[in-house]
This record gives sequence, C-alpha cells and structure tokens, in this order.
Amino acid sequence: MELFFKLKEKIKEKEVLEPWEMNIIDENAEYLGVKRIQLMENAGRAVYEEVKDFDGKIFIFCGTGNNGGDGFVVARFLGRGEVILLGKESEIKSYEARENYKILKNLSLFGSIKVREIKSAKEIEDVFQALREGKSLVIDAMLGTGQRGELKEPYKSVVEELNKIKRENKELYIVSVDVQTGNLESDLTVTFHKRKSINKGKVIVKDIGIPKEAEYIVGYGDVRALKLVRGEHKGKNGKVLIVGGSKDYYGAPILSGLSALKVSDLVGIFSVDHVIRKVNYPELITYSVEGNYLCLEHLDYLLEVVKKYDVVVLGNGLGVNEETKEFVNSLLEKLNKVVIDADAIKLIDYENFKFKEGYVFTPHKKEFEYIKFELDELESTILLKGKIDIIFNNESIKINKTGNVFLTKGGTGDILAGLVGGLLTKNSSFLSASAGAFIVGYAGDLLLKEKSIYTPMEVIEKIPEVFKIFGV
Ligand SMILES: NC(=O)C1=CN([C@@H]2O[C@H](COP(=O)(O)OP(=O)(O)OC[C@H]3O[C@@H](n4cnc5c(N)ncnc54)[C@H](O)[C@@H]3O)[C@@H](O)[C@H]2O)[C@H](O)CC1
Ligand SMILES: [K+]
Repeated sequence: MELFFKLKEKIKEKEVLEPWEMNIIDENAEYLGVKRIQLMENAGRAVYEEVKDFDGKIFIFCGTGNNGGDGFVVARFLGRGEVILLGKESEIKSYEARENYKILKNLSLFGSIKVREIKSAKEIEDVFQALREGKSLVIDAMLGTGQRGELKEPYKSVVEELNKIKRENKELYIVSVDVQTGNLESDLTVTFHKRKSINKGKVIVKDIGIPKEAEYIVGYGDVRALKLVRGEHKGKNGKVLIVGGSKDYYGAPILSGLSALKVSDLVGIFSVDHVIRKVNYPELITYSVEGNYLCLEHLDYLLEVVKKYDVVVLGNGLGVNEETKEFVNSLLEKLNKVVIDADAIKLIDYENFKFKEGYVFTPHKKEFEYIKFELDELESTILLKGKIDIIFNNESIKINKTGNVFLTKGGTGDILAGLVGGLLTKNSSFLSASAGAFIVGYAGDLLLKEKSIYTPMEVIEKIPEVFKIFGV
C-alpha cells in the first residue's frame, strides 16, 4: 500500500465530480459498509438545516428515485408542507426511498404533511396557483445525479411552470436537492459530498457521511457504471483482437480471447500457425501467420485485420526477442485502444513512447519495473496487479481488494487482459481496468468459497455470475 500512498499524494484530488462519478462513489460507500438509508437521512437533514426557518408555504416536489427519497426526509424533518410525488408509490425505485415515503403516508394521518401522487402537471393547478402569490418555498427533489437527457413528463411541464411562476413571483424561493432538475432556476442547491459539474448558481456542499476512501476503492459501483451493450446486434458489442502467442505459448491468447468473449461478441486471435492450430473454439476467429514469433513481416497483414476491430489485447504469450520488439513498437504507434500485457510491457521502447489515453497496462510487480513513465504525462491507465491491485493514471487512482492467492497462477493475467479488452470497447481505460480487476478477483473469490482449487477456465466461466450478482 505504500506505493498507493506515494502515488496518491502526487495525484490531485478531484474537487468537482461528474454525476456518474458520484453514483459510483455512492455505491462504493455502500460497498465499504455505509448504509444508503443513513446517507439519505443525512442528505435530507442537510437540506432541512438550510430551509428550516422558512416562514411561508412549503411544497416538496419529489421524483421516484433517491433524489425524491431525500425529499421525503426533508419533509419529515420540516414536519409540514405538501409533498407532491411525480409518479405512483409503486414506481418508487429503491427500498430506501419507499421506506421514507411510507413514513410520510403514516404522518399524513395527522394532517401536518400532505402527500399527493400526480401523473401530470395539470393535476396540481391549485399548487401552481398557490405559488403565484405570497411567499413560498419549493424543494426540488425531483431528479438528482440519476437524470439523463431531456426531461420527460411530468417533470418537463412541472419545471416549465415553476420557472414561469418564478419569473412572475419574486417571493417564490426554490431550493434544489443535490442537483437542479433540468433547467429549473433554483435559488440554491444543497449538494452532497462534493460539488457536481452540473451544479449551477448558489451551491452549498454538505457532508453526509460518505468516507473519502469511497473515492479510492473499486467496488460494485464501478461494475454497475459499465456500458455493456447486450448482444442484440452481432459485432455491435465491441470487437476485440487478441494479438499474442508464439511457438512456446499457445494457451495465453486463447484464455484472453475466451475471457473477452464474456463481454464482447466478436473476438479474433492473430498469431503464428503453431498457436492457431490449437484454437479449437469456433467462437474465436483466427488469423494465422508463418513463423515462431510475431514480427515485422506480419505487420502489414495485421494492420489490415485490425481495421475490423475496436480494441487490441497485446502481449499474451508473445515471447521476448528483438524481432518481436520492433513489431510491438511499430504496431502501438498505429493503435489507440490497446491492453498491453505481459511480454509486450517488456518490449516497448519507453524512451520514444507516447502513453495514449486508450492504453491499459496490466503489469504484475516485476513487469511494472519495465514501465518508464512520468506520472503527470501518464494518460494511459496502469493496472498494477497484486494482493491489492492499484489502478491509476495522471488524474485518478483506486485500489481493488477482490481476489486471492490462487489468482496469481498462470493464465489469470491473460483472463484479466482479455476482460479489460472487452470492456475497453465501450468504456474508458480507467473504468475498464478498475471494473475488470474487481470482476476477475470477485470471480476467484466466489470459486474459492466453492472449492479449494480452481482453474483459469473456471474463472472465465464465473464472470457472467459476477455480473448477475450486481444486477448488471
Ligand atoms: N445513491 C446514494 O447512496 C445516495 C443518493 N442520494 C440521492 O440520490 C440521487 C440519485 O438517485 P438516483 O435514484 O440514482 O437518481 P435520480 O433520483 O436522480 O433519478 C431517478 C430516476 O429518474 C428517472 N429519470 C432519469 N432521467 C430522467 C429524465 N430526464 N426525465 C424523467 N425521468 C428521468 C430515472 O428513472 C431515474 O432512475 C442523488 O442525486 C441524491 O439526491 C442521497 O442523497 C445520498 C445517497
Ligand atoms: K433535484
């Protein structure tokens, strides 16, 4: 871990987060044991603290997601006002929000808090009318970091109407929870943990108990953030070409290919005929060249083939010799999305090397010593495998703690490289490396629970189960 701390102090901490980054941090806080319902309670109380002295009518507009859940908590702390749910109770997405909604319904018996469910803005003309005159507070708990794209109804009309009233009635005060919903002209946004890139206007940042460490741990939040286009169109899921193998090693590229196949539906292997002869998996497309090692004379044909692929996984079983060295360096100049593993790491001429953003290096400790880099120029991601994996580039760093000693066996590195390659077709280098490390480690941990020893092929077969466990 001392390398982690050494690197971490050189990587500037992010002050502003993208919504999707915040969602990963939320999930990984839970992975570290922080309860979501507690975060929701703290978030609701944080907003309440900013509005509790308001002396006028209060309307809390809530969505069916966790942003709405926060709004339910605000209402409970206020102990008064009217809660308008944009949807039905049955549409409330999470357990945490549903529980908080149930409490409000129990409280509404006493008349202090009113609760309404609407399908369309037309149903609350009376509320809009009330907002047009006198002093009112609107709490915007409609959409938070989960909002995507153009507002759909009824959010769209509600926001439009609120903006219209806001222009007419200067005494209407709007406070947004976490982020504004669409282009709502809030007077204030109370956001949690860190400022979000989409926050506008006056913003107050409140801590709600999310530990800083949640930003530095890989968890199921990373897995859930993955873009994984399911195989509806052959070849649309991203295409991966494994470039590896030699007369001495034929297993490595096959393991990489089979692993990549778990997240992409078109995988090819480009290698020498010794290897291709041994590929007896119809799912793997093969490209065969004469010789014991891949070398410069194979480059032109490879550059033709690679045009059909999105990502190359380079290095598994390549062998280490002069002829392959030139091949690797010339090839990398021409490619943008590459997983660089095993022997390829040793063959790169780092003196004249550009660390492109689309590269992921997957060294173990010894291979890591070959990589000569200046951290502030490191656009590529390095996934340094170990008991604790460290994933880093010039602006982010995380550790992954899944996995066990049996994963250090031969073959697991090939599986990781292939999986990261598959993920890299649709995701950033950093997320592909982080999630890839988590998934392979977690697969190994599942296997270790079932049996005392397992094979690399069993790790590959376990990958879909990891996705299923985390609902991806
Ligand atoms: N996750 C946590 O640990 C905490 C979250 N907090 C609050 O939760 C929101 C994020 O909640 P989430 O459920 O992920 O998303 P939203 O509530 O923002 O959206 C829910 C829902 O809305 C639908 N939707 C998305 N885009 C649109 C659109 N353009 N039009 C209409 N409807 C849309 C979609 O179905 C979404 O699922 C976060 O901001 C915090 O407020 C807690 O505060 C802290 C812990
Ligand atoms: K909001």
